[in-house]
Amino acid sequence: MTAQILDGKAIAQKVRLEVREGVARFSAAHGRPPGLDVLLVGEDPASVIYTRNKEKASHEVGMRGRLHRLSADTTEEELLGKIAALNTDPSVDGILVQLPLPKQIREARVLDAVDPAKDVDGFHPVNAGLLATGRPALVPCTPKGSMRLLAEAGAHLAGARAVVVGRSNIVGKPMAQLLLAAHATVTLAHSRTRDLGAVCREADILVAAVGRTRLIQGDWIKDGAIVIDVGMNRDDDGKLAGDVDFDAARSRASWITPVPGGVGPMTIATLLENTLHAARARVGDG
Ligand SMILES: Nc1nc(=O)c2c([nH]1)NC[C@@H]1CN(c3ccc(C(=O)N[C@@H](CCC(=O)O)C(=O)O)cc3)C=[N+]21
Ligand SMILES: [Mg+2]
Repeated sequence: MTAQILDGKAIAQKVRLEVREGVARFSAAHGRPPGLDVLLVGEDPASVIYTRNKEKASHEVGMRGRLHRLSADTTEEELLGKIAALNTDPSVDGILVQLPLPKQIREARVLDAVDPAKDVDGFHPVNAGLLATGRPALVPCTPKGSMRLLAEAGAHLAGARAVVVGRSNIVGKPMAQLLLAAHATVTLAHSRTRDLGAVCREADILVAAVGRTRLIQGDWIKDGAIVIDVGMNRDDDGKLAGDVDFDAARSRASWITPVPGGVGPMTIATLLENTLHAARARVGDG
């Protein structure tokens, strides 16, 4: 079997068009566009590019988008003050604090400070808890975008065996929750899992989110499996590589996401979707 490519770039474009229509309707009905505010602390070059892309993407769908750049030596109190101001600003529907944060700032204190109703990353413990109890509100973008990719591939999730490799709060854990809610039988594996290859070979749906270049080998892929590669690793030569050995996996899977051009573009498109969702919910229209 040679897998079909699950084209995240094309599907993300489709999502953006859907969001653009929703934004136009929202703006006409409420006299203002949905607003997304992104906070970036420091000058990390990759983060600067990512946050600029988010700002640009918000404008392309007709939202009000703002990038707030704070110096690398910003204190925790200063950042919390900024978040408090955005929490009370009625023109702000979505707040995203770009991670990672500089070491003088405690991440948990910052994530806890964002109004859960504006938490378009879905990182606030209230949103994580709602997802875990089957009442999803704002759902983390990468897993939600990955679910959309599975839907576009026509995946049958009910009763399927899904293996998620990686247990982060941002990807692995919420991805496991979403697959479980879709009635898959979910295994949440990670870097310490014994005989990871044998666990992966059971997977009808395999989601790789560990952050180790080509950790997932071709012969770990069950014939006909759908493979979602969340990995974004920089190779020695500076090139982007996933967690899956793509060429080897491709000869066994039925569908597979490339890196780049797979999950990454879906993350940004889903952020826009979440911002529209938050805006609707805040005006009592969600
Ligand atoms: N609060 C917060 N929320 C995030 O969602 C968040 C974050 N912090 N910190 C950093 C990570 C990383 N992330 C990416 C999103 C899209 C691409 C993306 O679009 N990638 C493209 C191109 C990548 C390239 O060429 O460099 C692709 O995969 O095709 C990458 C990385 C969001 N993150
Ligand atoms: Mg791990």
